[in-house]
Amino acid sequence: MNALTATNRNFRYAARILGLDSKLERSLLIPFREIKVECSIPKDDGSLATFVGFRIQHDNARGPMKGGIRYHPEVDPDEVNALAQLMTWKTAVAAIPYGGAKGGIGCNPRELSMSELERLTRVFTQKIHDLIGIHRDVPAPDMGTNSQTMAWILDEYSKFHGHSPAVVTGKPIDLGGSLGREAATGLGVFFATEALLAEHGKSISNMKFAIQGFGNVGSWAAKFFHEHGGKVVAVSDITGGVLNKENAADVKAKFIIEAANHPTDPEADEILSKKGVVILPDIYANSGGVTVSYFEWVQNIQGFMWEEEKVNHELKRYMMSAFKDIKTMCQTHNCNLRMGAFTLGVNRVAQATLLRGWE
Ligand SMILES: NC(=O)C1=CN([C@@H]2O[C@H](COP(=O)(O)OP(=O)(O)OC[C@H]3O[C@@H](n4cnc5c(N)ncnc54)[C@H](OP(=O)(O)O)[C@@H]3O)[C@@H](O)[C@H]2O)C=CC1
Ligand SMILES: O=C(O)CCC(=O)C(=O)O
Repeated sequence: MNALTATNRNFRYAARILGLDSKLERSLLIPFREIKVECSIPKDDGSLATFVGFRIQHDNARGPMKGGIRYHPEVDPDEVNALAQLMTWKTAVAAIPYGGAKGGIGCNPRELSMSELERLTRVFTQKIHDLIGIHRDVPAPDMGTNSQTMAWILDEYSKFHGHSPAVVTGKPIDLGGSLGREAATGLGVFFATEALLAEHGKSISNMKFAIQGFGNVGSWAAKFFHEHGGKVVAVSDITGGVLNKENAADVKAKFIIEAANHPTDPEADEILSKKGVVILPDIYANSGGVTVSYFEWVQNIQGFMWEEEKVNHELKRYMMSAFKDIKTMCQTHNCNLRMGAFTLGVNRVAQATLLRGWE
């Protein structure tokens, strides 16, 4: 099932639980704006290379649209659309004043030099600069992009609009980035896992962790689990799993923490749920990244930098509060954690939309 079909299915299920009006349901599902741009750059050898870039702005009822930009060979409009929609529900679950968006360029960043990546990022920014902005749509890093990518976007955007550090988050500290943003998604995953395990009378200490994906999110999460007594028994990256052969067959997860976006197909979701596996959904589990992005944006607007301790303290507070709100929805609607998170997010966006009206 493709990512968009799966995400729409989860949304519709939540809308049904909430008893949303079918017209409102349709309005919430259709993206606010879909942008597709051609990005041609000269390669280092002088030849021409053309890529397709997307920015899908899903919803802005609760505030400026927010979400990462990914560079990956499999980026396609349906996937970006699904990820943009997930951002709308995620920012609502996290109770931060944003809507949702996501972007991407279909490319393999491993096959491009630094100067080619810079040219590609600048061309993409030239094509979308009028449609993003501090109070409109604020990009951030995602798979295949990082703080350097954000620095190039900031620089290119500022040529058109004047110095604008708050136009992106996840940027280098020297350009107004927030202390703690680099580690934030992994730290949020850690806090989310701690909250879930506590519910089940367990703790991180001595628990075994298998981590799929070992980039920004996976590596920071592994570090925090390890530092708190967790045993990281397996990690995997694009080249496959690193483990020894002896223990591979023994990995039997009782809890799945969705640190990535949309990592579980709805059919797999059902099978795992029937087996009694508890799944902590992406729109909550990895919301630490966008939450600290929000803190970064606030600091840029305030022109005042927070200590890292304050960033991490506030992150923990937001993660704990969202977990409590999700559990309340689970109890109210007698549903699992994914539907608890979806109903929480969708309901907050629906209320904001109704309050704003359509005139
Ligand atoms: N960065 C952030 O703040 C946030 C990220 N996320 C989500 O978390 C996930 C990871 O993002 P992030 O850590 O930033 O990305 P990175 O690019 O830093 O890391 C991605 C990791 O996934 C591996 N990988 C990529 N493609 C494949 C594949 N086809 N099969 C197996 N492994 C693969 C990469 O391997 P290799 O190292 O070999 O390239 C790398 O280990 C994404 O779903 C993203 O949307 C969610 C919230 C915030
Ligand atoms: O930090 C952000 O603004 C967005 C992070 C993101 O893309 C995500 O949560 O999936």
